[in-house]
Amino acid sequence: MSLKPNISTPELAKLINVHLGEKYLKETPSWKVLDSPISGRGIFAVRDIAAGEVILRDRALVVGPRGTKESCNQTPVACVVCYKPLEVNDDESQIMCKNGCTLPLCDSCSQGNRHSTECELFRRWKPKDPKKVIPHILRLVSIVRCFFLNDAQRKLFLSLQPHSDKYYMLELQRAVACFENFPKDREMLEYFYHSVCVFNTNAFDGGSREMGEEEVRVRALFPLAAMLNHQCSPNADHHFENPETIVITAVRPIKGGEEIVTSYTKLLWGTMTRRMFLKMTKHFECCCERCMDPTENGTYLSALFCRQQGCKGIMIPVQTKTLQPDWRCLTCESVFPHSKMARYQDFALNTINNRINACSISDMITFINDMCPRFCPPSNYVLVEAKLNVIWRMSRATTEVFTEEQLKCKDRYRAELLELLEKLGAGECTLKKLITEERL
Ligand SMILES: C[S@@+](CC[C@H](N)C(=O)[O-])C[C@H]1O[C@@H](n2cnc3c(N)ncnc32)[C@H](O)[C@@H]1O
Repeated sequence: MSLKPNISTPELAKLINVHLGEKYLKETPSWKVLDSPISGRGIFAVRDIAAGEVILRDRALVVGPRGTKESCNQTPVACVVCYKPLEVNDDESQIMCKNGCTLPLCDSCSQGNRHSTECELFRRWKPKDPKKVIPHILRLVSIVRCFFLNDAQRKLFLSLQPHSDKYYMLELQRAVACFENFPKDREMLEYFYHSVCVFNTNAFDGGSREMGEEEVRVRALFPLAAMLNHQCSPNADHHFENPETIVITAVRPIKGGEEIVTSYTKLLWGTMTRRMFLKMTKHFECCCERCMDPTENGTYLSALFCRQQGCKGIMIPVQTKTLQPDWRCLTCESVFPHSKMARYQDFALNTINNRINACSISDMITFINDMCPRFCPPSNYVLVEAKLNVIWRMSRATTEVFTEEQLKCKDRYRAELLELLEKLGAGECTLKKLITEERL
């Protein structure tokens, strides 16, 4: 089967409907897959949709562990079949499949047959380190699963957009290097590489607590949700209902005929960071309204202090269409090149992030209130994210007792964040719900 099937948009829409089946396809859906003026195919409202309304639910075509180093260190290692968190001690082989494929598996899934085909394959390929859970191998699980799709599923899978990239090849090579007998078959390797490209272009990373107390993060391909194009001020948002189901909800009223769009980046990132991320990971330069407004709807999320001696003004990017704009001070009008401001932004980012990872909550509050204003404007997104981190940690702390002053700070940070989201027109987005319900 060709890896580049020429499929029309109506034909793809039919395949998606079959994939959704009765359970996920409502009798009169509020959406339709059509060609998009933004890019390729997109999803469009066929009637007015109210803010907060569930637009669609999609089921995963392929799902697997995230398999990033960070996901292995920070979140619980989960069973690769049912995604139940597994208790890991120093001896990782305790949570591995007893048949020796080295994938983490819970007791009940090791009895079932959902794992048997991939288990046999991984055993045949012979992992070089049979005692450790290797992130590169975990990340390969979803790619291998693409190989076992039936004909109809494979047709749908191959109609998803793949961006190629030398780093995607590297991702595959790293995984291959973890085995002694990985097949050299060219056709199979091409299919795997194509699968990596499809995954990196379309997959959603998400977490779900359904299976246990701790959040387990997976990455999954949802063929319908994969049709959603990006805008930095989106009209829809997503959350995982469970590791195999995604829900798309309207964050503000959507008119019939309007394209339904989500954001592929964090909402609170500054323009330079969002545009760079989209270019590097999704291979396009975003030119949406928010990206073209140097004040970012008056939020000044990118703002940095002026580098001119004696000036206390703030600088924002001057040009909007380039990834490396000059910056101008709003007070003294000095202009500095992108390279200088990018170094400054990196300094602020590293200084604040190093603290986030190392400080107690109370030290973090002192740092945000007393130190940060000396080198970072309060509107800058790095400082905004630090405040979000404090709210998140305070709402999760079960044993720590906070002073009146600290609780007031949390309330103030929360109010500031909600005001920001309001300015960005973020509506009833997941982040707003998390901030107000404090379930971050
Ligand atoms: C998940 S797909 C979205 C569906 C895609 N339009 C299709 O036809 O399959 C993601 C890709 O769509 C394109 N895309 C999405 N939003 C875009 C935007 N705002 N501007 C330009 N391209 C965009 C990019 O190529 C991106 O990598």
